[in-house]
Amino acid sequence: MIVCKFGGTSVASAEQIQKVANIVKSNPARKIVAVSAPGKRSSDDIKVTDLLIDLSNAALNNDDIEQKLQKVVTRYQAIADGLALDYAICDVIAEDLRERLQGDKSNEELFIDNLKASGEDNNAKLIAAYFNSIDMPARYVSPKEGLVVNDLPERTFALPEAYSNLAPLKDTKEIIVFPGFFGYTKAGILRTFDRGGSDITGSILAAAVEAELYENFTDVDCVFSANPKVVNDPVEIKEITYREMRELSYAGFSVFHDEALMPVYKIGVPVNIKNTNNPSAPGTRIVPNRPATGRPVTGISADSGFSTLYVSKYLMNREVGFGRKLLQILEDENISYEHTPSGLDDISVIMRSNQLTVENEARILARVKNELSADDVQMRHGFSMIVIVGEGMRNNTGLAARAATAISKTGANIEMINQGSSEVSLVFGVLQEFENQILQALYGEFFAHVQA
Ligand SMILES: Nc1ncnc2c1ncn2[C@@H]1O[C@H](COP(=O)(O)OP(=O)(O)O)[C@@H](O)[C@H]1O
Ligand SMILES: N[C@@H](CC(=O)OP(=O)(O)O)C(=O)O
Repeated sequence: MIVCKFGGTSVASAEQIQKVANIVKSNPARKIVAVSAPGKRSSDDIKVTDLLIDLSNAALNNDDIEQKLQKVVTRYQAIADGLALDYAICDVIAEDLRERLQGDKSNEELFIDNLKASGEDNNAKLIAAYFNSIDMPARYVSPKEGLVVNDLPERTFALPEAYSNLAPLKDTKEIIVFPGFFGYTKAGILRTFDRGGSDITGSILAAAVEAELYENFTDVDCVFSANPKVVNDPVEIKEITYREMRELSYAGFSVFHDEALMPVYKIGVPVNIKNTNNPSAPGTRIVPNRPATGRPVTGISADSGFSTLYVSKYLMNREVGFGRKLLQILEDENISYEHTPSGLDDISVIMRSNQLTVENEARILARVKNELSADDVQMRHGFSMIVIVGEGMRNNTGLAARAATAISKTGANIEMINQGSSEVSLVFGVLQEFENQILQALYGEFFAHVQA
């Protein structure tokens, strides 16, 4: 059995959904289909998920919602129209949205989650109806039927029992259409995964039914060795290990969500990233091991939106428990961190800036200064992480020097270097404004002479 996930761009219009149907039909092993909400039809389009976030914020602010609601319904109308489906399906969707808008607003996050998730939920119902209308027996299955997730306040993840709950889906006769992006807590409360989280749903399903393959359909032929929007004509990656993909998708390889790797990795289900617009292309396979390519670097990614908490204190290295106390202050603010490069008398803690607010930042700075008696404490924003990844890097000396030289030629200062303990990655912290330039320079350094 194959589990396939079709991303937002693959289900953005009637024409795209027809391609999805053809792909599913062309291989009878494709029995479980996880779908996203309709995504962008062109670069200046707006994803339905973003329309829904806008709608829920308007509802929370008691603004007029009618126009925003119509924008969402119109997207489905265009799809239903193009697929020759009964228009009544759009009335059902409008009704569903109104019901969600009447929901409990006491917890804003859960209110927004409930609306956001309607994007995938209604699309899955619509796609199942379409499959049935063209003689592809299909059944919409709700995440209520087993995709149990944890409670607030932690970020959403599937509980272990989700896998056993969903395992019986492997006996399905019809094609199952399953909405991506959300699950339900044991108490029946809907929670969404992070943005891009339909990849996670597909991965959970693939692990639950112990699929022979998890196919992740998107709008590019494969995973490229660098973001194709920044680097011109990057080298295609035919095979990549789970470890390499994990490091790359952590920082900028938005083509596959980093949290989607763990479920399939644990069971050893291979992943194939493929293009809905060109399904005969072999795509990229994510596998446990791959033969050496003779090239140390597999890919280079870059992501912005990082902040650094810099702390210095003379003789910090002799102070037992300093690091623990520092990280405890962040934990008290429910903040996770990414890297902690340190020297004898100073340490930097690098975190995603979207976790910081004016208020929690002020509290952190005051506590570090007062409770840890630090000599200097600063929070600095506007950093990017550039990550160079490759299984072959372990056996390659001089790679860091080559990377640092390439970066220095752009005029950028390296604010931080971290050689990942996994030894398959090398991370550079730089000022955000240099990100694209550095990515291009590093790509030139490590891939310029590689045949595509
Ligand atoms: N290294 C990379 N290889 C391929 N695509 C990448 C890479 N880095 C970023 N991307 C972007 O990821 C996009 C696909 O991911 P996403 O937008 O989440 O698709 P979907 O709508 O299928 O979920 C591509 O269109 C591409 O612009
Ligand atoms: N629709 C959700 C979840 C998702 O996975 O979407 P996409 O497949 O378009 O990345 C989002 O926009 O975040």
